[in-house]
Amino acid sequence: MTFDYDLFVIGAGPGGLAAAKKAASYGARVAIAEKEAIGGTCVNRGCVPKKLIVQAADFALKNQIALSYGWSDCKTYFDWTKFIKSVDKHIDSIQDSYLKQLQEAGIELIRGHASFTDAHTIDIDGRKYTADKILIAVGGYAVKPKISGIEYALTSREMFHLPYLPKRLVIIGGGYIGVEFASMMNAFGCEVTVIDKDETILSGFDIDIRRGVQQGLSKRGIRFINNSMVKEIKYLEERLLLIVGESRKTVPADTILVAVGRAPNTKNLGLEKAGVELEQKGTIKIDEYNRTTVENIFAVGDCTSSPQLTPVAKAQGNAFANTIFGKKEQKINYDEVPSAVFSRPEGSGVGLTEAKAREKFGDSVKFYRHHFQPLSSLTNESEQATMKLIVEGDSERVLGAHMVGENAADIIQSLAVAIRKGITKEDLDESIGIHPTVGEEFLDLS
Ligand SMILES: Cc1cc2nc3c(=O)[nH]c(=O)nc-3n(C[C@H](O)[C@H](O)[C@H](O)COP(=O)(O)OP(=O)(O)OC[C@H]3O[C@@H](n4cnc5c(N)ncnc54)[C@H](O)[C@@H]3O)c2cc1C
Ligand SMILES: NC(=O)c1ccc[n+]([C@@H]2O[C@H](COP(=O)([O-])OP(=O)(O)OC[C@H]3O[C@@H](n4cnc5c(N)ncnc54)[C@H](O)[C@@H]3O)[C@@H](O)[C@H]2O)c1
Repeated sequence: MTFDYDLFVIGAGPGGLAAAKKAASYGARVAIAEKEAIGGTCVNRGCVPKKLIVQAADFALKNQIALSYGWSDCKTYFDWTKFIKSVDKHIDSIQDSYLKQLQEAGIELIRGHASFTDAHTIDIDGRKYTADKILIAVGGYAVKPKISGIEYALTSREMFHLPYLPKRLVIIGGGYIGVEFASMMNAFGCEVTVIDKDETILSGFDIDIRRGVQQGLSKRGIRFINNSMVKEIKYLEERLLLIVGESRKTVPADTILVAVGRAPNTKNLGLEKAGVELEQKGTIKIDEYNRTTVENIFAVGDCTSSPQLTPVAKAQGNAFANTIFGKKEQKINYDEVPSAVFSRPEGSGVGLTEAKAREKFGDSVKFYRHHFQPLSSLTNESEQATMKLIVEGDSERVLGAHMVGENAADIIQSLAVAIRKGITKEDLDESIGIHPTVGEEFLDLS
């Protein structure tokens, strides 16, 4: 049987784009469908605009301590609307460069909502396209808890297009998104409250990172209501009121962000027509090569149960294309996936947390931890940094590294490669650092 394409990709986010480009580089005839903006969540309403807002907020934070560095006090004004226009312009330029890359690679971009008609056929607005292999890379969407009044709450998607800066922001969920927005909006002068169902924010990170980030943000004036769930949201006398916990404590807000996790975009895809099976949470069931329950259909990124991170989606897209079109079998090792929360203070980690290491290796696990004040600050109020190394056995093989503090993401990124290669604590001790930096502290933990 002949097909229109060798590969049809649904979704032009990081996972779909990586797979399409890699497959085309092996000579495959590729089409990619996108119903919204090219670049997906990451470029349009995730990592990219988020990191730019983090940087804008950093000016505000640096300005607060500039006096102690000899700068004179001068009036500053932040124009949110002007800034968001610059962000949108930057995103447009990324989209243009992606379009150019697709053109140069000979990949056909088809705009519209794609759904399966059968295992080899995709329908977009009534037009049918056939392909030998199909890759599902449709990403996910923000989940909203089913409580009365939740329609008043925004998701991260709308936060990037706020027409104003909120005065009183309440965030439901203290995960990556909640914590990053709490940090950025607080720096811009908003009064921020975070409500999380757990005892400490940032579930999944090492406990010292969770505590360190929460303490750092609390010092900045962010209020945390932990071990709590919002029961109801009301609109009363031109303001919003959140009813929290069994005690039905009320928390006022003018803007509410809900960030309690993301679910896969697997509805309205016609997956049942192709025979693709889902897991309980609606994620697509895949094997270690990202193959679904149907031989010629694959899935990558946030629509699967893998870590919801751009580099993971990209790695899966590349590995899929290498295996299927490059004839180079490639599986992903998910053991040492680094990640970071871009709050101030920044938190990051790679490998096992202390708790996970103890679960796996019991009493042979040890940790080294150092809390210190980095040289980069002259003020007493400055944040402390924390570094933590989890090691195992007599060889002290490094199982995990975790950090809170300036450049935590970049420092952990560099260590991630070494940890993946199986380094020991002694290897770190024997390495020579760069002075004066924060990163050198990882080479001198006792
Ligand atoms: C606020 C926020 C901040 C984030 N920050 C970071 C960060 O700092 N670092 C990090 O690593 N990760 C971050 N992430 C996560 C990251 O954005 C995702 O993990 C990544 O985008 C997943 O890539 P993907 O290709 O699987 O899906 P997506 O990027 O979601 O792309 C899927 C694409 O498929 C399209 N699509 C869906 N259904 C169809 C259909 N039926 N037909 C046609 N097209 C369709 C969608 O329109 C979308 O463009 C963040 C996420 C959010 C929400
Ligand atoms: N820097 C990054 O890499 C980055 C940034 C943003 C998003 N992301 C990705 O996007 C995903 C989604 O982010 P997210 O922040 O929405 O989810 P998350 O899973 O990171 O955090 C959800 C938080 O909400 C809390 N929660 C759940 N239900 C609740 C409820 N009803 N009331 C109060 N709290 C509740 C949880 O305890 C948890 O702390 C992340 O898992 C991450 O993979 C990554």
